[in-house]
Amino acid sequence: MSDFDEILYLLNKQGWAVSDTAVPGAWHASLREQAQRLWDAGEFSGGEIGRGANDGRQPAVRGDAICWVEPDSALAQHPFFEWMARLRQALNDSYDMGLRRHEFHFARYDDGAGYKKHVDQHRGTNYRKISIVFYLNADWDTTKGGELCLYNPYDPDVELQRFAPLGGRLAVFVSGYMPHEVLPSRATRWSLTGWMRTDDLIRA
Ligand SMILES: O=C(O)CCC(=O)C(=O)O
Ligand SMILES: [Fe+2]
Repeated sequence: MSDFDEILYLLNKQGWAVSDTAVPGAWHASLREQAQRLWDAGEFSGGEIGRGANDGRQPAVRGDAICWVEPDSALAQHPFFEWMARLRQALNDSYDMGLRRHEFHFARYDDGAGYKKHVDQHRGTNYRKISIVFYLNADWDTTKGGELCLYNPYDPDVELQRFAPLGGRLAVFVSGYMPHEVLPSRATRWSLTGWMRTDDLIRA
């Protein structure tokens, strides 16, 4: 059994996996500290959607602020990213996915913010293959909304399941396949969100 067997099995079977135990240690706490530090330093900016002329920043659609993890930063040495590299290798070994790199940003949803239903591949591109969300909210109050809501890929009006953004919880899903949404959050909601890609570019 590798650390990743359950994730690999569920991804193949249903297109998504959510685990509270897959990511070891208390990494969500140290990553949250890093996110807070970057927020305090003014390093976050508004999240954008899509790539087209009418896309860009639309807070009513996507309400988070984000801060990319720079590949050459000290932060990129956090063991979470080495663990991600091993998950990426396991996906390639099992499913021959040709994943070449991953990119991650911190996301902070302010009180009232959410992200309307979407899939994670931009129109006309399909480099983002696997989406990852690692939640950084210790002691999350589940009455505050902010759930990740997954929908049926064949009938996106049908909700499959929703998940509170509990610290240490990992959500993994097939980027171009799973419709999903962040329900409006009534508390500040922190996460580390990323994609595994089949190209060499970042942030395209
Ligand atoms: O934070 C989440 O639960 C999902 C975020 C998301 O869908 C995205 O950033 O594309
Ligand atoms: Fe998304």
